[in-house]
Amino acid sequence: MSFQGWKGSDPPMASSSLLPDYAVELWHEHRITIILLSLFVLGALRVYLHFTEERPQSLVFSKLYAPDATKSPVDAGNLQDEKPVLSEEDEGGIKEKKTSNGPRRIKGGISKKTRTASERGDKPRRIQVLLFYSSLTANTEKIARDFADTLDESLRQGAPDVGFAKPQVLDLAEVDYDEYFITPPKMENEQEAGPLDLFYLFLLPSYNIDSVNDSFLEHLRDTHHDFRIDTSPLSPILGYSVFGLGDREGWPTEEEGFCFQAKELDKWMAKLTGRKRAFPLGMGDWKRDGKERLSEWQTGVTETLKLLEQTGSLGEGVKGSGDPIESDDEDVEDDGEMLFDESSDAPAKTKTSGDLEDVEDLGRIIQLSGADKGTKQARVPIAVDFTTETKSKTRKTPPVVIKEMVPKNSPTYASLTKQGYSIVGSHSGVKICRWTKSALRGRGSCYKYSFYGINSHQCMETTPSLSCSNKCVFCWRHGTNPVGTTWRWVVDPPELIFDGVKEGHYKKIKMMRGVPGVRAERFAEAMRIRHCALSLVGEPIFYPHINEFLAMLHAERISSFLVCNAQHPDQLATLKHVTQLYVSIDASNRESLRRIDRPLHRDFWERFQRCLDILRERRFRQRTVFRLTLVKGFNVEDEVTGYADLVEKGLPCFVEVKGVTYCGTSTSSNAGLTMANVPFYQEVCDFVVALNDELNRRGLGYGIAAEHAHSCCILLASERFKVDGKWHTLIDYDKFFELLEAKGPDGDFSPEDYMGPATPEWATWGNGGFDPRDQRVDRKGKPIEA
Ligand SMILES: Cc1cc2nc3c(=O)[nH]c(=O)nc-3n(C[C@H](O)[C@H](O)[C@H](O)COP(=O)(O)O)c2cc1C
Ligand code: SF4
Repeated sequence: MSFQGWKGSDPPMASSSLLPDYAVELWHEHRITIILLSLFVLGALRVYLHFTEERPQSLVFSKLYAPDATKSPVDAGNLQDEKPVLSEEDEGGIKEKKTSNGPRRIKGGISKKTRTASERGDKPRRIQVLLFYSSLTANTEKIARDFADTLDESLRQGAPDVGFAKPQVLDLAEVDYDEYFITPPKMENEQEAGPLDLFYLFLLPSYNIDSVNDSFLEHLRDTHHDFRIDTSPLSPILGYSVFGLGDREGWPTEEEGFCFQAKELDKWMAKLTGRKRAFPLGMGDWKRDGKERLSEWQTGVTETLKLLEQTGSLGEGVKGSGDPIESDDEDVEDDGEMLFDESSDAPAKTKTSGDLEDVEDLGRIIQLSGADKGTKQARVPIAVDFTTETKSKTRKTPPVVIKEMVPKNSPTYASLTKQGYSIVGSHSGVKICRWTKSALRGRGSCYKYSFYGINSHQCMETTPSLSCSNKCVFCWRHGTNPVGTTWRWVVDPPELIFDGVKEGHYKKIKMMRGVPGVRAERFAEAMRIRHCALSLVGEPIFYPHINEFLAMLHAERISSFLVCNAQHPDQLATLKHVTQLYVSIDASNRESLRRIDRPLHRDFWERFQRCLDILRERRFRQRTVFRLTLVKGFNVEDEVTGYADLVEKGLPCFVEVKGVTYCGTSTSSNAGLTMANVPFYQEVCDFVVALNDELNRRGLGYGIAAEHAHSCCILLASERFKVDGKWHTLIDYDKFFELLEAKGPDGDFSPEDYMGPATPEWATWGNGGFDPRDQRVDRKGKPIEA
C-alpha cells in the first residue's frame, strides 16, 4: 500500500466523498492479507477460550466424550496409572466414591468379584499366611509364634522357593481391624513383586471377661451388618481356619462356654468370607489335649494350604460346606434297614439248570475284554453256583461273554452314584453313612458305638458285591442294584477294590472339611479308617475273593463287621475270621421270609436253615450276631416264638433287634410299605421283652444288654458276655488283631478272647444309649435337651 499522495503535495482530504473510494481501493489491494489475519486472530481467540473457560459438564454426551465409557471423566484421565489389580472399590470396599452426591449403597446382589490377587495379575501364585492371635496371660502368643515357625517349616519342607511367604504373626490387640477385616489388605510379594494371596489363621483363646476378643468380634459383626459393605467383603482371601484355646476345668463343655469365642469367630468368618472355611474349627485345652489338638489341626491346615497352592481352590465340598450356621444335612438313610422305592416288583426269575451249566463253564472260558484288561485280568472269576447242589456236567453250552456287573455307562451306575455311592471297579461300592457325618460333628454315633465301641467317624461302609440274591422289601438300595443267584460278572481283584474303597471313603470324608460343626480332632481321626461295615447293599460273601479282601482289612488293623443274608451257606462255611459276623434274620418262618426277602433262590428256606447250623457250629470261633429288622405287618406280629426257635437253633452271641427306618420316597409304596410299617420304639421294646422272656423260659441264657433309642435298636446278648453281673458287649479291637496275627485267619480263638470292657452305663438297657458327651440334635439340627 502506498500513501505517497498524502505525503506529497496534498494531504488527504477529510472529504467524505474521497473516503469510500480510498477504502475500496485499500480493500481490493489487501483483502487476502486482511482475511487471513482475521482468521488467525479468531482461531487464537478460540484456543484461548478453550483452555481458560470453565464449562459445565455435558450430561448428555459425557459417555461419548469419556475415553473409557465405563469410567467417569476423572478416572479416565488417570488411565495410564491403572494397575491390573482391582481397586478397593472394585472389591466392594467402603472408600468414598468420588463422583457420587448421595451415600453409596454397596450391597450383595451385584455380580461379585472374588478373584484372588494372583488371578488378577500374571504372577505365579504365592500365599501369605496371616496368623492372628489374642492373649491375656501370654500363653497364646508363644503358641502362635512357635506355631508359625512349625507351619513355615512344614510348608517349605527344606525348599526355600515354594509358593508361600513366611507366615506373619499378628496380635489382635495391635492390628487395625479396618485394615484386615473390612477388605483384605493388598500385600506385595517381595520376591516376584506381584500380589500375594492371603490365608487367615486364628489362634483365639476364650475369655468370659472383657477383652480384646469382644471388640474384635463386635467389629466382625458390625462389618457383616453394615449395609454399605458387601455381604462377604473378605471373600478375596483364599480361605481361613480357627483354632480355639480354652480351659475344660472351668468350662468343661462347649455349652458351658468352652472355646465359645472361637466358635463365634468361626461363624463370622464364614459369613464375611462367603463360606471359605478351609478346615474345621479346632479346639483344645492347653493343660490337657491342646498340643495334640493343635498338631492335628496344623496337619490338616498344612495339607489344605498345599492343595491350595497346587490347585488354587479349596476343592470339593459337600452341600453346606463353609456355611456359618450348622445346617441339617443328615441323610434319611441308615445303615441298612430302609424302605425303598423299587420300581420293578416283578416276580424273581428262577434259574434253570441250563443257566447253571453256563455258570460252571464260566470259570474255564472267562476272557476279559479289551479296555479293562489292565486291571481285571489278574483274577479269573470263580464260577459260583448258589442255586442247587446237583449239577449236570454233560451238556455243553456256547461260550458266554462275561460282562461287568455295573458298567460305567449303565443306568444302575448312574442311579447308584446319584444316591451317593462311589462305584469302585465294576461291582463294589462305598458310601459315607449318615452316622459317620453325625459323629464328625459330635452329634452322636450309630448304635454300634454304644454296643461295640465302633467310632462312627472312623468307620467305612462298603461292599465288594453290589449284587445279591434277595429283593427285600425294606432294602435301601432303591431297587437299583443288580440281583442274581450266581456270580456271572467280571471279578475285580481284591487289591483294586481295597485301594478303591479306601480312596472313595477318604475323598468323601475330605468333602466334609468345610461343613459347619465338624470337629477338627474327629476330622483328623477320620483320616484313619479303623472299622469296616461290610453291609452297604448287596451280599459281601457273594464276592469270590472275600477272604482275601478281609485279610487286607485286617492287615491294616481295620475291624470287619460282615452282614450276610443267610442265602449262601457254602460261602459262609469257608469264611475266615471276621471281627463280628452277622446274619440277617428277616422272618421267623418260610412264608414270612418269602414275603419279606423275596429271595431268588427256590431253596431259600433250606439255605437259611443251613446258615443257622453253620452259625451254631461257629459260635465259639466267630462273634455271631442275629440281626432282626422289624417291619410291622410283615415280621413282627405273632412271631416271637418263631424267632425264639431260630435263636435256639443258631445260639448266636448277640441278637440285634431294630425297627425298620422309613426313607419316605414317593414310590416306597411300590414295595407295599408305608410309615404304618415302621414300628414305634415302644413296640420294638415290647417285642424284645417278649422275646427275652421266651428265651429265658427255654433257659437259653440271654438278657437285654443295651439299647440305642435314637436308632430304634436293642441288643440281646448271651450271658457268655456278662461278667460279674455286668454286660461286656464292647470289643477289644487291639486284642482281636493280636489274636489274628498270632493264630492266623483260621486260628483257634473265641469271641470271649477279645471281649472288651464293660458296656458304658449310658448304653445299657433303660438308659437310652446316647453318649452324654455328644450333642443330640433334632432333624433341623437344633440341640435337644437331654
Ligand atoms: C479371665 C479368664 C477367663 C476365661 N474364660 C474362659 C471361657 O469362658 N471359656 C474357656 O474355654 N476358657 C476360658 N479361659 C481359659 C483361657 O481361654 C485359656 O486358659 C487360654 O489358654 C488362655 O490363653 P492366654 O494365656 O493366651 O490368655 C479363661 C481364662 C481367663 C484367664
Ligand atoms: S457301623 Fe459304620 S457304616 Fe454302619 S451305621 Fe455305624 S458308622 Fe455307619
